Amino acid sequence: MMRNKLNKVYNAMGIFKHPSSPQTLGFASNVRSERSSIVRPEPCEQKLTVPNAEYAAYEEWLSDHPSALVSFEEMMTSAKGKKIVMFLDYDGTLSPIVDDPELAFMSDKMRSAVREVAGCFPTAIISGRSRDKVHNFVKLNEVYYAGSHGMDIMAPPRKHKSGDFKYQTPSVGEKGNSAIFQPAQEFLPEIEKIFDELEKATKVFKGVTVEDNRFCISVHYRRAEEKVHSDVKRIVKSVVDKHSRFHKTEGKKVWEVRPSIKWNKGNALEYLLNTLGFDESSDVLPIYIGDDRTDEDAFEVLQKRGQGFSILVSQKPKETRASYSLRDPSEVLTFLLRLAKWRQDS
Ligand SMILES: O=P(O)(O)OC[C@H]1O[C@H](O[C@H]2O[C@H](CO)[C@@H](O)[C@H](O)[C@H]2O)[C@H](O)[C@@H](O)[C@@H]1O
Repeated sequence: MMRNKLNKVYNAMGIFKHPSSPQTLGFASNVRSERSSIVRPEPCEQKLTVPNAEYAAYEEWLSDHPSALVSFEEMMTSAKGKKIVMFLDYDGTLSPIVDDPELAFMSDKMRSAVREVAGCFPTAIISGRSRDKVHNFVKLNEVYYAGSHGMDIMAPPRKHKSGDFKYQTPSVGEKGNSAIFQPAQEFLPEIEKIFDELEKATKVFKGVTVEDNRFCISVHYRRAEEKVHSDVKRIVKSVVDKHSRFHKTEGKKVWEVRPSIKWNKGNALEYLLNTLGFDESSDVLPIYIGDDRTDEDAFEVLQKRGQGFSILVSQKPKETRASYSLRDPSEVLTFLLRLAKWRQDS
């Protein structure tokens, strides 16, 4: 039974037989993978050796976080009659993780899949990047954007309910049909100072770059030699320690410096649902797809609301609040296309 289920998973991954013994699997990669040597399945060309134990652990994890491709029909059965709202993370979800953050482009196929989905359901992209930067990568006007981990949201104008959001300071967007919500505005001058300090303090490390994400800052060390990683951490800590209103969090080979306000991707998800008029709706079905620790805040919100589907993008077992999983952006693409087709056919 379990084996059949897994074979379905491996089929969806492009691996046609369940790997039951130490294997050489035939799939090739042209995409660097964050966590594993197992990468996006593509036509068989190159051989990769996959240790058995890794698969055993992944198999076990899959039984708790089943593939959203394998579970698609089941998920859609429970989505019938509900209003789907789609939330997507950017890096590692819509674009593969690459060495240079400036080159994390999204494929045209992915862009057109997101466009399709956005034509069917309200769709938002919630990213750690600045809102402008993620918009430049995605290049779609039909989706909502929440940059800086949700601290910079462009959304439909909000129906006010006084007191429900502490940081509510929306202003009308350029075209009057959208509102900008920036709960960390007051931190901007200090963020700019910290950015300069971080650039100065890390310039001794070859391969370390500091990225301006407007309301937060990323210090990337993916391209730095491993032996300096702990020094980078120490230096970032020493800078952040001087600014009591800020803290650092860890992402994928990145330290993120953020204002210490209670606002994260989970709050952004709720804010967007509310602005879309779904605050008290019992028939809304939010779907959130993300790959990183910061996405866990959004998964937690869905868990607490007891609504929607949370999907973690991961090639390895990982502790998560997400209910479902997808292995990589190529599976995210398949899922989005199936979702749009499901809506068009129904
Ligand atoms: O919330 P996200 O959209 O997932 O943003 C999180 C961080 O993503 C980017 O960094 C990550 O992706 C880069 C490109 O693939 C990679 O080089 C880096 O190592 C990853 O950490 C982005 O550059 C960061 O600013 C975001 O905070």
